[in-house]
Amino acid sequence: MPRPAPAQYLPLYLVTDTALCAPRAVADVVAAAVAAGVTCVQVRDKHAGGRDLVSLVAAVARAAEGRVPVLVDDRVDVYLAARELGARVDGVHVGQSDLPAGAVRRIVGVDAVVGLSAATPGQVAAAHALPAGTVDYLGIGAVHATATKPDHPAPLGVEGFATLAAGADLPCVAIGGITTADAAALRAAGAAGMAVVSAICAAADPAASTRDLAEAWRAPTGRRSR
Ligand SMILES: Cc1ncc(COP(=O)(O)OP(=O)(O)O)c(N)n1
Ligand SMILES: Cc1nc(C(=O)O)sc1CCOP(=O)(O)O
Ligand SMILES: [Mg+2]
Repeated sequence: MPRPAPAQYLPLYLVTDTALCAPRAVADVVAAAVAAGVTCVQVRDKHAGGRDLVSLVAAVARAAEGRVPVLVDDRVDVYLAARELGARVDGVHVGQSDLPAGAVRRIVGVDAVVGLSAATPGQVAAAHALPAGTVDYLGIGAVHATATKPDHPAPLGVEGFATLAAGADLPCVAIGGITTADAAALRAAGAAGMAVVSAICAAADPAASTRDLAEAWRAPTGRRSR
């Protein structure tokens, strides 16, 4: 199946965190969030071993029921293994210290989604220098400081995000401390979407938080994102 258009899946992008979901199962949080309006799910667990991560990805894919793309953070091998086991997984998100995006594209093939993190003008320029179709979208952050990723890049603020997004030909999803309060400014800054972890995973009611985020994102602004 050809890969989906970023405009469809970037608007409200959930990145999972197993510890923040606990004591709930990640798959249960994902099921609630998908039903309430997230447009993409990335499975991110820095503590799981390969075998457990494949199981987690398969459980999340079952919970997503093919309604939104399911991506794997960092682990191209886990993406391949999950697919080999029949899980409906759609791609990977890699960062600047993960496998190079060009190699990732060659490994996963043309039908997979490949997302890449960028936090500086140089990283955005390097993404543009890749052959067309290597990367589908950029994850730009950290917009705000966040305890979810203690090693996050220096906070950009919405203004810094806007500067990077303005220089990017690829669609950009904002990440790092994002809440409903950021939605309008991020849309005005040219974001194609917002990626959240704690705003949904740590919420007392993940479905309600998802609905609030989706509503905030849809609220009209003066500018349309790509
Ligand atoms: C959508 C999105 N954007 C950025 C990141 C960060 O990826 P990375 O820089 O590889 O850092 P880790 O998430 O691996 O700690 C992301 N995961 N998703
Ligand atoms: C996974 C991730 N990447 C970031 C980056 O800046 O690249 S910040 C981040 C964590 C975002 O979590 P929360 O929504 O809870 O702040
Ligand atoms: Mg990474």
